[in-house]
Amino acid sequence: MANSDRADTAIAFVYRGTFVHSTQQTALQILEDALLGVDAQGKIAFIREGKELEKLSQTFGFKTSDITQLAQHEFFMPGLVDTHIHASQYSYAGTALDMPLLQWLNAYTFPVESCFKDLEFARKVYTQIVRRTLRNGTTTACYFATIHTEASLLLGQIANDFGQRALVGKVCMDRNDCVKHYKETLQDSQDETCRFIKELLEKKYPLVKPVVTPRFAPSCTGALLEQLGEIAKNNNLHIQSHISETHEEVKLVKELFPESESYTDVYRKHNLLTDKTVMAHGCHLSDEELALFRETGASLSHCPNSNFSLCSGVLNVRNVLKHKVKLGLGTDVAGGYSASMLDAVRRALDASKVLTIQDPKYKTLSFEEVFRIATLGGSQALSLDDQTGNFEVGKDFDALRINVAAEGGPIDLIQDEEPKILLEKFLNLGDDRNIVEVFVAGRRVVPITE
Ligand SMILES: Nc1nc2[nH]cnc2c(=O)[nH]1
Ligand SMILES: [Zn+2]
Repeated sequence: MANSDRADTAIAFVYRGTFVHSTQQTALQILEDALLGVDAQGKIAFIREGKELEKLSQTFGFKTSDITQLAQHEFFMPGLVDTHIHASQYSYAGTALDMPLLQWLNAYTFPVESCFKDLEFARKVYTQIVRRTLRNGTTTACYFATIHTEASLLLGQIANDFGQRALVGKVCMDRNDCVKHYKETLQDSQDETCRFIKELLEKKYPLVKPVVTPRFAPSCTGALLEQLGEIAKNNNLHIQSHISETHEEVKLVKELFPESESYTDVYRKHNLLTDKTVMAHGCHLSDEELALFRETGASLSHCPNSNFSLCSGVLNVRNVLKHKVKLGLGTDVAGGYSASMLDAVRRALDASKVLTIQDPKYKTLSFEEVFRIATLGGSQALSLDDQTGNFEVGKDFDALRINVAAEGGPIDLIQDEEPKILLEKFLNLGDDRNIVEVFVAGRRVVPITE
């Protein structure tokens, strides 16, 4: 037995078949006829070759008859990590995509988000988004809620109840000239953020944590940004916001924060760039700003559907990777119209192809690279890669059981295909009908029972 195996706890279940995942070294590692055991704590106890069955069953004390064998056209992949999604915008997903960002926020977003004062409305929307994302394979979601503390706590409770791993942010904003009733005072924003953090942590949900969430620099005064930087530091918390999504927004930030050298500098000055920070978009960041991300360990969430839908820009992912900035994928519902991370994968490939069309020397991202960004990359972007992101021994078992030939599904398999082709077909053509089981920390959360 290798040192990396963990024989100290009882095995809850074992699967045998094909496993695909990413590692630091390779974007796509394929393990055929592998055995993966999950312990009673939901952690991966071993992942070994099928031929080691006898030895493994003795070491770990499980019966070989208890193993579940995957079919030929099935495989396991790590759960998808949505590094940026507005749970509160799900009610109008698929509509309202006819304006640029700043007008879109005023016309659609702020009026809808202000409705989350109503807890019953919040319960309805939040239950639907958690169910929908889980069924589509999002095992980890980094959520924006709204400015309302009670509704934001409810989102945390719903994620916990359905078994999704989640970072939940009560939105902070003390500046809003257009929809005047949808903002907080500086004092309220600070007090309610502290209350939100305290009450969410007191619930002791194993997989749900608070994230400090200034909406974006134009919605916040410098004083609020400073307070939020303090709060995050004092409680060692995650931070999320938006950055450099559109040219118009970058110009506005220059006007609002004339003393800062760049948009990134605004967040850095207020201690909001840390190795637990994830910033959405970053389409128009300079190389100097990317260097600041790299230095501080802050990450980016690439949200291509949103960037196309609101005509915001096209992120140069190669340049982000060249700067060694951590990068995940996000749906950015409802700027992005789809809550499915499979859509985010496809739009990321399209965005990369747009750059190649503009400059044929631009090296298009491969599906393997985007697969890594959607799984391991996302877990790194959220600084959760010690717990999730791939099938390393000791990590939680966050996984999707994929049946490429699912009855009534969207994919026709004409012949037997190798695992790499099965993954490529699933990423490009698959949907929730192909995701037959979803596990988070070893618990089966899809099919949803009830
Ligand atoms: N896409 C998007 N960008 C933002 N910037 C500030 N708020 C938002 C939001 O809700 N969606
Ligand atoms: Zn967003």
